[in-house]
Amino acid sequence: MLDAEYARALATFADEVSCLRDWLHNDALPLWFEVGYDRQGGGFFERIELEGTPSVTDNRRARVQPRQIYCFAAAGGRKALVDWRELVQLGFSWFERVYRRDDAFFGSVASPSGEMIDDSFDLYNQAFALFALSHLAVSIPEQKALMEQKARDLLGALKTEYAHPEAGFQEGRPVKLPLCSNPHMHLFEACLAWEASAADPTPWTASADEIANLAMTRFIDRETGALREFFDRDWTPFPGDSGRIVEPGHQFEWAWLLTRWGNARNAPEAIAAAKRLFEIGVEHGICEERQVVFMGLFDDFSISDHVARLWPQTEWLKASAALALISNGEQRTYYLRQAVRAAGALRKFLATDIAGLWYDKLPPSGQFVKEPVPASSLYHILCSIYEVDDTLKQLR
Ligand SMILES: O=P(O)(O)OC[C@H]1O[C@@H](O)[C@@H](O)[C@@H](O)[C@@H]1O
Repeated sequence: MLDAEYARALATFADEVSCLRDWLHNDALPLWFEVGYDRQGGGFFERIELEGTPSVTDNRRARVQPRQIYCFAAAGGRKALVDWRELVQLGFSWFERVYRRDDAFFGSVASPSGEMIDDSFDLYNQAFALFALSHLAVSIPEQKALMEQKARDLLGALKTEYAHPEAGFQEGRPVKLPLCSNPHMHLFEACLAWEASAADPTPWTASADEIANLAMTRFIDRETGALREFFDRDWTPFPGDSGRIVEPGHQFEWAWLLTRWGNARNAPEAIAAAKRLFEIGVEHGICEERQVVFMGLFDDFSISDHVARLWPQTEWLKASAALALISNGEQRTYYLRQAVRAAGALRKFLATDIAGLWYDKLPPSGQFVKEPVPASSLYHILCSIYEVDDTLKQLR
């Protein structure tokens, strides 16, 4: 009986994966390759209009450039694109030229013509620079040593100038509050990517371990198992409502990362924490009516924000797949069914008139907001599709 149920869940999962992969390779990547890069002035566009033309007047956030570099490098590495090398190299030169400050760090926002208009330090943007460097190193082997050196220099500078006395990193100098879990999540992701590819993985392993432990001892509430967003200077929850915010999308995203880390380190406490985060996401973070993950909860699991954005659906999908892979029996069937639900939620957002684009926000009304399509989500979508594609190969 169980075998039959498992076989059914696996077959449905396989259908979802193939549908998402086709969308990515046949619709999204060709469109974003063609329209998503500013071939005259340089740099990736921040958004594309729902009609399929670039939204040329948007300012460009630093996080978007490395995210797009990752997407085209990862897709190129899988042979889903032909002329991707030139694009990622152009994109990376533009990113370095425009956002690199006089010190080791990257600034935050540039104008469409490539002048930095906000050069402030944001830990989040350094995390994405490290992440893109790791994918450039893997996909362009002749540049690997150079990329590794750049990444080590950036990590070194972060440790020298922004290390928190207990663990993790500050948000600014002088100390800026609240401290945040979110940039640590992306640093964790970058450290795991480097750990897998660096000639010398030592500093990346050490930083990944530090962040995983910080998450399990400070970001996650001991009583409820929920992961918070904002903290005081000693990593206790930030006073007031902001210290009570728990994002379902981040419960899933951390569940995905802690599962990978816990599996690699043989750390059952990390897997248990990941399963609890996942459970919170599923039990409290999914809207019954819309069948999508919404944005916000408080720490008593009451809802703080009903709007559903696209990206938490991809995190639900990634966490389901990662947990399916490390589970057996009924549990594996359960996580595969969750993956199927998550894929269905994601596909709702992809049902635009022009295939290859997406809607970003689904309010409680159930009608998508019609607005230009944020490039920043491609990283979430592509990563989730490659994760489930790899999971399927391993399960078969
Ligand atoms: O808001 P954009 O830039 O689309 O990013 C989407 C989201 O990515 C997630 O991984 C988190 O870091 C969120 O805090 C962030 O909002």
